[in-house]
Formats: sequence, C-alpha cells, structure tokens
Amino acid sequence: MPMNQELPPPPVIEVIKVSKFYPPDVEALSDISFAINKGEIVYLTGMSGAGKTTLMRLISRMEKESKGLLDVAGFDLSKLNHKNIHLLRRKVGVAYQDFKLLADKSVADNIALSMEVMYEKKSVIEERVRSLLEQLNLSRKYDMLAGELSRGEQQRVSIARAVANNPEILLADEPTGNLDAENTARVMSLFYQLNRQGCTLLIATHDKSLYRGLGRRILELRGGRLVGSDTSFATGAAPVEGQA
Ligand SMILES: Nc1ncnc2c1ncn2[C@@H]1O[C@H](COP(=O)(O)OP(=O)(O)OP(=O)(O)O)[C@@H](O)[C@H]1O
Repeated sequence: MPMNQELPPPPVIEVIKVSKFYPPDVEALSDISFAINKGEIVYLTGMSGAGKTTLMRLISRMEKESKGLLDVAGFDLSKLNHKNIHLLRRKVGVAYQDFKLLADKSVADNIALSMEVMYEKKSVIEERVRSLLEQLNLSRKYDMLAGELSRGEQQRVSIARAVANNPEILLADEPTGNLDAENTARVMSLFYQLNRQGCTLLIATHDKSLYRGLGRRILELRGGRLVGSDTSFATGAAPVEGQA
C-alpha cells in the first residue's frame, strides 16, 4: 500500500467469534462474526427464537457474551463495567423489543430523561421531544402516562427515546412489530433521516417487507448461527427508502 494512502476507518460494530449459552444447555448464539461500518444500514433477520434479541442484547451490553469479542463504538465491551457503561450508552441508542418505558412517567418525561443525562438545556430537550412526537404521530400524547398508551404507541415512544440523543449507532429490535403501515412508514422514515445524518443502523426484524428490494445488507440468523450474511434482497418492488 502506498505510504500516503489512508487506512479505512475501523468498523463501528465488530463481533468476533461470539457465543452465548444459557443454563442448563441453551446455545442461543454460536460462533458469530461480522463487522458493520459507519453509516451502514444492516437488517438482522431470522425466525422466532433464532437469536436476534440475544445478539442485540450483547451488542448493547445488556448482557455479557459467553465467548468471543465485541467492539462497539470504539469500546471493547469486555472492559466496560457499571462505572463506565454510560460512555457506551451516550453513543448507542437502543429501542428494545419490550420497550422498557417508565410506566408512571409521562411520554415527554420518558424521552426527556434520556437527554438529561447528556446535560442538554431544557429548551433544547423540549423542542426535540415535540419534534420527535410530531414525526411519530404522537403529539397529542405528550402529557399522558406511558403506562396508559397502546402497545403501538409505547413502541413509538421507546423509539423516540432511543433516537433523542442523535446516537452514533441505533440498535432497534423489532421496531415495527406493533405498528400499522402508516406508523411503520413514519418510523422507517425517521431511521433513514438519522442514517443520512451519519447514524449507523442495526435493525432486527422478521418482517421482510421492511428491507425487501432495498439492496441493503442482511444478516440472517438460523438456530443461533449466522447464515447468508451479506446477502441483499434486490428482488420485488423497490419501495422508496425513507418516504412515509
Ligand atoms: N434468559 C434466557 N434463558 C434461557 N434461554 C434464553 C434466554 N434468552 C433467550 N433464550 C433462548 O435463546 C434462544 C434465542 O432467543 P432470542 O430471544 O434471542 O430469539 P429471537 O430471534 O429474538 O426471537 P423472537 O423473534 O421471537 O424475538 C431461544 O431459544 C430462547 O429460548
């Protein structure tokens, strides 16, 4: 390589020979390896029980791997502990499959809380919360308690919370599982908007219509193993990416 040629930037997510076991004998993930570069949109697919949520939980450091190495947003996850995990949380937004909202707090507070840890000004936080709620068709729910929302509404609030800080990486686990077509389009539009601003997206879904025809990278899990990585679904009618 010529001396003045720059090295490519390192991947923002690197998973090397990762396995996850649950007692007594469940091998939820087996010897998984892949890398995702900055700015990519990657879909993680596979049938129910294939290991999608487990992999997302390892990448977001909700759980620890049994074997292997994970490097996310420049952090070697094996070196993170309760004292420095917040450094990862600032860079990685997570929309959980089970939402993890504070049921007795308002919609606005649930979203704002994730921004307050970044020491944003109150006015900045309020503007961002209102804008996200409008984009996700939830403006009228601003003051409602999260526990009083429908599942589809809760899902969109959890997505608003995950993206509120403009994360470098967004991990979204079945982000449209409870949504109708219109709200699915709104969520995907928000995701693509973030991606245009540089955010790397990893989206776990078993809904092929989310990625069919887009030519994006697909990572497919089957029985805890990665199969058919880097396949792109170039067939079918191509939806216009990011348009609601
Ligand atoms: N805490 C746990 N203890 C024991 N087994 C677990 C645990 N969490 C997950 N598993 C098992 O690991 C496997 C993968 O589960 P996982 O939730 O990752 O699948 P998934 O692909 O996300 O499924 P779905 O699409 O239904 O959400 C399953 O067999 C599941 O029963």
